[in-house]
Amino acid sequence: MSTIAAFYGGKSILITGATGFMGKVLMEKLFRTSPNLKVIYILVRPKADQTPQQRVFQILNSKLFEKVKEVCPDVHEKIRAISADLNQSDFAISKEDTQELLSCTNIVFHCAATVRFDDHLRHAVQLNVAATQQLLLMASQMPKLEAFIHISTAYSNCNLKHIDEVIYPCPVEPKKIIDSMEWLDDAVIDEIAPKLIGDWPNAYTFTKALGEMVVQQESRNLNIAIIRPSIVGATWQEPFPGWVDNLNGPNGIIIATGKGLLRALRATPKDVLDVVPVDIVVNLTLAVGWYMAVRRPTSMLIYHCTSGNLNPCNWGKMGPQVLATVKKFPFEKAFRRPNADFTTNTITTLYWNTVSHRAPAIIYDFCLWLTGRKPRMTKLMNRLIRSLSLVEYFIKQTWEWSTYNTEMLMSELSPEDRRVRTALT
Ligand SMILES: CCCCCCCCCCCCCCCCCCCCCCCC(=O)SCCNC(=O)CCNC(=O)[C@H](O)C(C)(C)COP(=O)(O)OP(=O)(O)OC[C@H]1O[C@@H](n2cnc3c(N)ncnc32)[C@H](O)[C@@H]1OP(=O)(O)O
Ligand SMILES: NC(=O)C1=CN([C@@H]2O[C@H](COP(=O)(O)OP(=O)(O)OC[C@H]3O[C@@H](n4cnc5c(N)ncnc54)[C@H](OP(=O)(O)O)[C@@H]3O)[C@@H](O)[C@H]2O)C=CC1
Repeated sequence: MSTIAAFYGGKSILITGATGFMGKVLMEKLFRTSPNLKVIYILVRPKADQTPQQRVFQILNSKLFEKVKEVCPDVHEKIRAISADLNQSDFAISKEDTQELLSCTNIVFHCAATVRFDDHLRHAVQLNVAATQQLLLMASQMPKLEAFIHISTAYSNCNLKHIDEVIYPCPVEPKKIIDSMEWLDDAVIDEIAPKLIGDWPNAYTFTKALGEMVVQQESRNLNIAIIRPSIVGATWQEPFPGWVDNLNGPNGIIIATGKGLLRALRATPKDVLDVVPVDIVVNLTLAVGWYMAVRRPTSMLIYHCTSGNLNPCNWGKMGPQVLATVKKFPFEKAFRRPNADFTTNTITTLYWNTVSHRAPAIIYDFCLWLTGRKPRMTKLMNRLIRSLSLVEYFIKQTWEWSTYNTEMLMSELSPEDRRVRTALT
């Protein structure tokens, strides 16, 4: 049995963001490889008229958890959905649930965040900074806590070209930002946000950087690590290839290509695109939890989960591979047959956006209107073009991330764990 999987046996684990893309894969891996764990607490908010319990039931009955039901038949008894809202200062957790979390938790995985690039700064600060501060305060009151693992992003310092596995100071003190969000109204925040965010591209990456500073400032005597994944894509191997449940990161672009919506993408073929499969990120996350709890490094460690310097893939390779795949495995109800190419400057991008994106959508909607059906393609195409404009910053440039700590950790693993845990090297 894997040393890491054995470590989580008997453990009480708290996962925030467990209903999200990464959180679900983390939870699935834990139940499938450490079925003798004691309990996984997950902070779940009511959503879309579903109670937390209903949401958990839906997740456990999804395709992602099919293998879990075979190896961990009592999974329903081992998962504790705690009603919580990280937008509230006390997370809106009951006193009884808080007491249980504080007295029982051994490991915390903090995945919850708002990952939208167009989120309001107030919301991004509340979730990515203040909630992290609040969770660290809770963690400091957990007598059995062995490790606190914070999930950040490799782009928290995207204003730099070369990023090491260290925490870089932000130009603004996180506590001052948190306090100011409590009394400034939205109009003022909208006015000053660009100045506060500075040379970060959006509120998401800016508040993830602030969140890292809070982790450093509020670490107290906690045994903490930060993991910085780059662009996280669908599963590579576990529990099965190709699982994804949202349109974030690469997923929306690949699906839009397969549906024949995307015909032109501004990218430079020689540029490296740093994408990592979500199961690789989860494997590293569990390895870090084990390492921090068992080896107890004397200081907080940052781990980059990036592929660029270990197993680089550029646009010139990724693009044609994606295109060939979506042609070989056609999507249902495609708008057009998949066919796309790169554009390399603003003029050609504008031209192909008009000729291959906007015009066909307008013509299609006109036909829908003529036949008495509701036009919808123009709205969808405008959303796609807006999404592309928001991710353009991350596509048109490249970064270098050092991976010393991650490679060091890989060298500490048993041969079996190393075989399972990473494909980056
Ligand atoms: C030979 C040449 C071939 C060339 C073509 C081949 C393609 C090759 C592809 C290769 C891989 C691509 C890699 C691309 C890399 C992308 C860079 C990503 C950078 C991430 C860096 C940071 C990573 C992180 O740390 S966090 C990452 C997670 N966050 C994100 O990814 C961004 C989060 N998303 C957002 O911020 C929003 O989605 C936003 C603002 C982009 C759009 O918001 P909006 O309100 O417009 O939409 P949603 O609320 O998301 O959805 C509403 C609605 O629209 C539909 N929809 C949304 N996006 C798409 C889409 N891309 N395509 C189609 N439809 C979309 C969605 O389904 C919703 O529909 P409803 O019916 O309303 O539910
Ligand atoms: N996806 C990617 O490409 C990358 C992600 N990351 C990081 O990984 C982590 C997870 O990202 P990912 O799984 O993609 O994000 P998702 O958006 O899929 O999941 C976010 C999670 O946070 C939870 N959450 C959001 N707001 C609240 C709230 N108010 N109260 C309680 N829970 C809340 C969501 O719950 P709910 O289901 O109720 O909305 C969800 O479980 C984030 O920290 C992100 O920064 C880092 C690099 C790349």
